Amino acid sequence: MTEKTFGPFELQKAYSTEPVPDDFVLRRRISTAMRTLSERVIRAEVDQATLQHWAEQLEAVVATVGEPERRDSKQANRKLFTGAATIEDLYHMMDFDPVSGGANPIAPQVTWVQEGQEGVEGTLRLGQQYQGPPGRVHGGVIAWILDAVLSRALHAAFRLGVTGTLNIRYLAGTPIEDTITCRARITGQEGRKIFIEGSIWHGDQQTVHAEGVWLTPKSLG
Ligand SMILES: CCCCCCCCCCCC(=O)SCCNC(=O)CCNC(=O)[C@H](O)C(C)(C)COP(=O)(O)OP(=O)(O)OC[C@H]1O[C@@H](n2cnc3c(N)ncnc32)[C@H](O)[C@@H]1OP(=O)(O)O
Repeated sequence: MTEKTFGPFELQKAYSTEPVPDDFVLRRRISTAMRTLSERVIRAEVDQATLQHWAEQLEAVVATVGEPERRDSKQANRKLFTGAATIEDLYHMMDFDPVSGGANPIAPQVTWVQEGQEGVEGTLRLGQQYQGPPGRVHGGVIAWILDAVLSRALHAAFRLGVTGTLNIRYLAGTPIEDTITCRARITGQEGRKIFIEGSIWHGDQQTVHAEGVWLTPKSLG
């Protein structure tokens, strides 16, 4: 049987509906364990001997992994634009995303509840490792997440671009260790410039407002 292949407009649907490739099932398990560990180790109140034991165990895992060869992600990108990307290629493009990729251990994991031309909405929970002021998410982490959420609104509308400018207004503290909601939508376009706005909410309270300009590459605009 010939392997199914995908182009740019099938990317998001295939990524959310096709079975997860076997190696990504394992990569996701590794990433989940690493994320859980990061959260639990921060501020853990344990004695010196326990810390020594953990340090040695983790150093042994790092030594086992070594410095493996890495796949060139540009190749998967090129295949996508000719409609020749396999599901494995799509996972290599999407699953290492630093904000919502399941196979990236530093990605906080946004659960997308809505994605379409009219905008996107996702939920997430940020642990201790993302704390800035006590009990609140670090402002830089908020900027990082909103950059990804506003970019997602661009992709959900089948457009491509890079962040040119991102302005953020912090309206109230955003809590760690609780569910928060992020939203974004395209508000306008002038030539290659696409205007996008977004927000973060804790329940009914808006804690952050963001607006920015994304630039479609000259080659596509
Ligand atoms: C498929 C799935 C894969 C999956 C891939 C997943 C990707 C996720 C991406 C997440 C988002 C990112 O992190 S993106 C990474 C962070 N961003 C970057 O690295 C971008 C770095 N900056 C650049 O490359 C460049 O400066 C650009 C592309 C932004 C602009 O360069 P340019 O295209 O040459 O722009 P230029 O011709 O001078 O100007 C065109 C018009 O835009 C305006 N303009 C120019 N720069 C800016 C700017 N920074 N902010 C606002 N507006 C600007 C000008 O005033 C002008 O307006 P007028 O006179 O026409 O009115």
